[in-house]
Amino acid sequence: MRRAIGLMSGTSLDGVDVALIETDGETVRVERSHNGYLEPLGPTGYRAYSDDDRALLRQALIDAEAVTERSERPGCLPEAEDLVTRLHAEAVENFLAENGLSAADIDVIGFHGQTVVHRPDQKMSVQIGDGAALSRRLGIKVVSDLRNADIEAGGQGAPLVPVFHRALAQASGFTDSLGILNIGGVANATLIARDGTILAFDTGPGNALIDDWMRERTGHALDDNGRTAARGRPDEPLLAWLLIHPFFSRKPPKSLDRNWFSHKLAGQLSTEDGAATLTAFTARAVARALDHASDPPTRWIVAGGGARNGELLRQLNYYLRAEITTADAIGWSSAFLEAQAFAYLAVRSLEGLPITFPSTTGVSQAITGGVLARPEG
Ligand SMILES: Nc1ncnc2c1ncn2[C@@H]1O[C@H](COP(=O)(O)OP(=O)(O)OP(=O)(O)O)[C@@H](O)[C@H]1O
Ligand SMILES: CC(=O)N[C@H]1[C@@H]2OC[C@@H](O2)[C@@H](O)[C@@H]1O[C@H](C)C(=O)O
Repeated sequence: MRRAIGLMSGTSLDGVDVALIETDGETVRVERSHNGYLEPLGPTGYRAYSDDDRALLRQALIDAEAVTERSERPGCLPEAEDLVTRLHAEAVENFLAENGLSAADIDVIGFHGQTVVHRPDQKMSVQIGDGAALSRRLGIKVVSDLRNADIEAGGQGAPLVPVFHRALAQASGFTDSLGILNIGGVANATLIARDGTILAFDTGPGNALIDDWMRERTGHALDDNGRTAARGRPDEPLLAWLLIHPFFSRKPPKSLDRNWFSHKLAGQLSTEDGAATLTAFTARAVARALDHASDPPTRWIVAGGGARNGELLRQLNYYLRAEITTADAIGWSSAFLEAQAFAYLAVRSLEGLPITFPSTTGVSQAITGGVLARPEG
């Protein structure tokens, strides 16, 4: 078993998630308490972005639209990349100190970086953050750039977490058909059939449009527990029109860039009705995932920040017509599942094990990925 730290900065631009797990790259070490409840896999940490950090990252997403070759760093991207590397380094340093650990206790770090470009059709996905610099500063091996090998081989480069979802489902003893839904800025689902086969894809927008709508209309960063959406009514004709987008009928695997849909689509609606419409858009887009399921899940586990949006969960419950539990409710971590996944992926990368599969990214054959940096260079 290796001890690995995973680092994730997602499309919501809220901060850096840190998680430690123990794994050999196949199985994940889990502990059960006396009542069978799964214990947390390992300690976790979080480093929130300040408003200034977030403003720079938002600008980076805009400046990155000019990127035509993946090594290019136009506009504020060099500054944003330095920031991402520095804040991840600080996040790990704080995490180690808080948990009485030193660099020598950690075998590897899985460093996702910050996605600024994701255009699989142009064979390009760019995560900013310098793995080599992070490794030198921390004195720990770092695996980064985990999407590119898949993209180069013709895959979507996303989602990457399904192989971890399956390992966790196995460790937890699930045998029935299962859906695992991660609702971050974008939402992605992993469908695990009873025979163990997985199908994974981005379902559509997650929280990003709701956040953007709330920020523009109210100045708040999010719709806390979906309270605003719960007071509004979805605009059904607008919803029907949004769901006609070819992304939803396209056969998976498929992945989505954060900017493919905009909150401005709800432009003229009241704050409440707009929030209700965008929340329903996320839920109904997830329900479309069932069109692609050979063995529809009897149970869904919902993770990511969206698991804290009660109105979204209520709508999912209605549209998915299956048992819905939050990750936290079964001893998984809603907030740190992705960071844990990147720890797992880093160990798989070190071991040369595949991280993406035809049924998760559309790549022609299962392949490994990631770029390894060592402290000594
Ligand atoms: N109390 C809450 N009520 C409603 N929504 C919430 C709450 N807490 C968090 N969220 C939503 O969750 C989002 C953060 O989710 P998460 O951290 O899973 O995203 P991410 O990892 O950045 O995204 P991605 O998975 O797309 O990379 C917030 O931006 C917000 O929309
Ligand atoms: C390109 C990119 O960063 N995609 C993210 C994003 O956020 C959620 C969804 O879209 C997913 O495809 C992916 O992240 C997770 C961690 C993944 O690759 O599994």
